[in-house]
Amino acid sequence: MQKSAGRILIVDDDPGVVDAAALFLKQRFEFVASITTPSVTERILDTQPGFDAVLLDMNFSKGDNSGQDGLALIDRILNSPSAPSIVCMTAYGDVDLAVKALQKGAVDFVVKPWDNEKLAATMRTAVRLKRSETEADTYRAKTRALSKIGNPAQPLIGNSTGFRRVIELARRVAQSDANIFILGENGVGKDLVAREIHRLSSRSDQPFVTIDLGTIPENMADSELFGTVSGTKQTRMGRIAAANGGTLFLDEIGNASLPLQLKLLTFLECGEITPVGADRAVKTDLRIIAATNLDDEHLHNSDQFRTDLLYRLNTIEIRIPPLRHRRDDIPLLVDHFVRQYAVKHNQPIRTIPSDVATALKSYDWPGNVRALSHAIERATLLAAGEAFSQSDFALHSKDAHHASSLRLDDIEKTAVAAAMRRHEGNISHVAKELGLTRASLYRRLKKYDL
Ligand SMILES: Nc1ncnc2c1ncn2[C@@H]1O[C@H](COP(=O)(O)OP(=O)(O)OP(=O)(O)O)[C@@H](O)[C@H]1O
Repeated sequence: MQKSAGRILIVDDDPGVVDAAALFLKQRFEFVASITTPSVTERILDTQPGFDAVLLDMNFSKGDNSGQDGLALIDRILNSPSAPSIVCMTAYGDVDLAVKALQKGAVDFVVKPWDNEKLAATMRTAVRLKRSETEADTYRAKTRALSKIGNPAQPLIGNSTGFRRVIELARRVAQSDANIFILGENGVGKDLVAREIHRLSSRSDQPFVTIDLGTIPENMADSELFGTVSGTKQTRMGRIAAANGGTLFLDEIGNASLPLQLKLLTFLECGEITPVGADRAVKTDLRIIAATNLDDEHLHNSDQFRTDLLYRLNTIEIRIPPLRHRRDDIPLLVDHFVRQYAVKHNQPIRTIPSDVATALKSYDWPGNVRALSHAIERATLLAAGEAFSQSDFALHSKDAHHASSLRLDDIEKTAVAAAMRRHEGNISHVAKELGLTRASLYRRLKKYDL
């Protein structure tokens, strides 16, 4: 068998694992080296440059399964100017660690015990990424890696007639390529339903890319959407190109300015993008899902929203009812969030006495499922006994709710402002430190006028 191009370094403190991986990879790649002392990895990479990819185990200290050693090593390896691509090895089921490694900059992961052919294919891609190193390739490889994990943490909860209708429609249209328009108040689950449609579509192994149109600054819209090129080199990949082959989710489309609406309309009509600085248009192949919280009155007001754009987007319309119109979902959602936050915050799973259940079910939930989820997280942290009490939720006391959200707002504003100062306004660094997406950081900067 002809060997593939590529120089690979295997790093694992377990000699058995190293031997097995090295034995196999040596038959497939032109050069394979291995070490069982992870602490010397950087020295090896400095003194023997030219490695294309590192296959890195994530847990080095005996008895430690947190992966902290591996995550720290990823940072250090990627700091070097000619850093190789990193593929990490995680234990079966350790989805969180794989996600963290990808967020740190690993390009893919393999699960131990691995399938040899899949390992070879993964390492070939890692080598190719190091050698081509275009942002688009790296992005797409990561999205594919993440999509292998699926979306286990985000089940769609609800059994009311209204919600079942939504899910049935979403499932029915998922396989088609029709444009879909999702309508509903804030927090009803539009993003979740859009992801479910993508997951069930034939594009599920391709990227799902969100553009939050409410947060793109006007002067950056072109490069953010279409990318920029300088000469023959791509200097920034646009979001539309990043989604190519997959699904583009145009979130908060009702907040797009009229000039931005026109740009989107032109793109939707011809299916092509011309990056800033380019002299030729590039064809795209995408499924479009758009969402808005605007009501019909605003949406059909042509001073606010272009009618021609609306007709382009709403081939299929999915309306998600507010939670107060599908109260039967509330007990199921409560049960789900109580368990989820108990695990997250290391708390007991508290029971819900019937008076509390009734109060939660009859509350109107103006912020819908998101507000219900936040209320339960707060109650999980505040509750003292083995059962929740009504006072843990402060439902009908508008003042109490207002006061606590004001306090939370203060804390959030201070944290964002401090991080902006620390990173001298570098959005990517601030978003990373605060664990936010760039879009949610922009939203907060706007909200707090920072
Ligand atoms: N049916 C559901 N089952 C489980 N979780 C849900 C459901 N609906 C919404 N959620 C959760 O509620 C939160 C808000 O949902 P999502 O972001 O999808 O709403 P949205 O309508 O897109 O909100 P916005 O308009 O503010 O962007 C998320 O954390 C989501 O996981």
